[in-house]
Amino acid sequence: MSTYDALLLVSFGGPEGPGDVMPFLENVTRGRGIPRERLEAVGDHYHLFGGVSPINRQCRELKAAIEADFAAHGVDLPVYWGNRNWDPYLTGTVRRMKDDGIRRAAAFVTSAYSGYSCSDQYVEDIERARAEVPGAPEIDKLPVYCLRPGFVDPFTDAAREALESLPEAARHLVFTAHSVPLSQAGRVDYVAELEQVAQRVAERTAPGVPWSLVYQSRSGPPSQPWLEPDVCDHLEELRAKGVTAVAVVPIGFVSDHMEVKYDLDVEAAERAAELGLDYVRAATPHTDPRFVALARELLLER
Ligand SMILES: CC1=C(CCC(=O)O)c2cc3nc(cc4[nH]c(cc5[nH]c(cc1n2)c(C)c5CCC(=O)O)c(CCC(=O)O)c4C)C(CCC(=O)O)=C3C
Ligand SMILES: [Fe+2]
Repeated sequence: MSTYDALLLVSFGGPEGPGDVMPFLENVTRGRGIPRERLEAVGDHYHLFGGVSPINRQCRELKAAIEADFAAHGVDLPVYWGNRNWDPYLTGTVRRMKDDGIRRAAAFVTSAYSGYSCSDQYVEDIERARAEVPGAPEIDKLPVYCLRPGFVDPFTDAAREALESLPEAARHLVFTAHSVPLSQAGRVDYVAELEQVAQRVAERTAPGVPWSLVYQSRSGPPSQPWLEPDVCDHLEELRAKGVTAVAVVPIGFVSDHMEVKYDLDVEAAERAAELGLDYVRAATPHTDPRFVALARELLLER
């Protein structure tokens, strides 16, 4: 049996000031054919929050929570953190791990699902970083964890809490996840997993309350088909069908990333207000102890 001598937390990365916004967006979209107007619109979302993405602070908090969980359970391993698209970049972190004598690390990724954007692209970027560091440690991505209780249970509690804050009549649960191009590798698995998570959360939260799975944060040119329906279009449809209150549950995200803070809390909330829908957004797992413990559980299972 082989053992790990470190945990590597791997995330997306995000800007930490106005000057970071454009270089960050260029890092993310290099070679991906995202229209310039879309980049500028997304830049504006970040500028609305002072050019600071919430994601890096959330990673620092998650890292500290994992370290505390390790200490409380006698797991004596260092925890490192590296991002795909912004400082601290994976390459620098991998170099530091090597300098510290790390030989083999398990990677816990802040994305719960299968598919290219959620999983394979993270592995590619880890491997690219390793290739830049002679003598880099081996790094194994821990398995996809979207169906684990540590991920599903915090969403179940959050969905119940959100639903309970709404008037009982004509309520609807709306699960959302990041859209991806229909042509994306692994898209079928991604959708199948989302459907299972939505189903599980819905049946445990409120059997009988109608629910749907929709998508958000579409990027790419209009000519390219992406997963639909879009959350804002769906709100309109629900209103037309007589729904008066929605609880939006962002099962596609582990914490309140910019897609949640802007695309849901600003854009979708405004759309709901225009439509006269009661709107509430459920919390994401972030540092819920059950979610934090997943990193340890997945590592010890290997
Ligand atoms: C499935 C998925 C997740 C969930 C899994 C996961 O969590 O990884 C996710 C997460 C995230 N995406 C993020 C940011 C961005 N994603 C973009 C663009 C894209 N995302 C895509 C998919 C996903 N993205 C795709 C198919 C594109 C098109 C370009 C390409 O094919 O790669 C762009 C470019 C501008 C735009 O067009 O939106 C930005 C700025 C941030 C950071 C947010 C913050 O700062 O808090 C996070 C967590
Ligand atoms: Fe994205």
